[in-house]
Amino acid sequence: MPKPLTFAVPKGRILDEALPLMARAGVVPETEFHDKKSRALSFDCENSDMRLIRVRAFDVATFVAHGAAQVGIVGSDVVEEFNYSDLYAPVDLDIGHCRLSVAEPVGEEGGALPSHLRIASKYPNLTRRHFEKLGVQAEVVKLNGAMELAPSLGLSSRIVDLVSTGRTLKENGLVETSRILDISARLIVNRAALKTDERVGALVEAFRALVSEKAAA
Ligand SMILES: Nc1ncnc2c1ncn2[C@@H]1O[C@H](COP(=O)(O)OP(=O)(O)OP(=O)(O)O)[C@@H](O)[C@H]1O
Ligand SMILES: O=P(O)(O)OC[C@H]1O[C@H](OP(=O)(O)OP(=O)(O)O)[C@H](O)[C@@H]1O
Repeated sequence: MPKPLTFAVPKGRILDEALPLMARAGVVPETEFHDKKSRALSFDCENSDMRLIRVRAFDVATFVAHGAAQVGIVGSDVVEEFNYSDLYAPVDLDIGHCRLSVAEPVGEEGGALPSHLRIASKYPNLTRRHFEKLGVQAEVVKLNGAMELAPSLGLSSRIVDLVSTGRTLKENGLVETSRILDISARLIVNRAALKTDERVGALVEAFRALVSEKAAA
């Protein structure tokens, strides 16, 4: 018996959109996966030698890059932030759309860029890379959520965060001033596993076919 294939998925919002797609690719977790009270993190899949692990979004990329999981689903924001050489993102799943943007307090936008800025973000690498291109040295204060509080409390002058409807920015007195990256969820695989395990290639083809079907419909 080959070792079960491990498929990593994020806990939160991408999952709702990903599950129907996964089901059409034959990846269906056991019913306990849907039990909100369950504390299990690893789940068998119906009719297959696959298991699903449910981890934080950033950790999906880490598990797959290190080969601890062979396959995963994660936002392209996470793929770009880490830029792991052992991680390959062959399929854009056309779900989980949002953008990574710079935001500033309303009324303070539009001034000339200084040579140094303090910015709160969950994405230190993407933030530094973006501001480097503008000739600005970005000092990033790493936060894991509620970034929107940072400017009003004097922690940073701007934030770099995910924006979807724009409601969170608006309700916290911020305005989007530039867009760094358009984001969607990707199927990701470990490069070595893709070369050595034909089940990984078969999954890539299954998801690719589903996405092209949807695009043609
Ligand atoms: N409005 C949005 N806000 C945040 N993320 C979004 C939004 N729309 C889509 N996404 C995508 O969802 C991903 C977050 O996924 P998800 O919420 O499933 O992860 P999580 O494990 O709950 O995250 P966390 O580690 O922050 O708790 C982001 O990386 C991004 O690609
Ligand atoms: O433009 P909007 O539609 O308002 O969405 C953007 C918000 O959603 C995300 O947070 P999330 O809800 O994932 O919570 P988090 O702070 O725990 O990351 C993101 O960090 C923003 O705060």
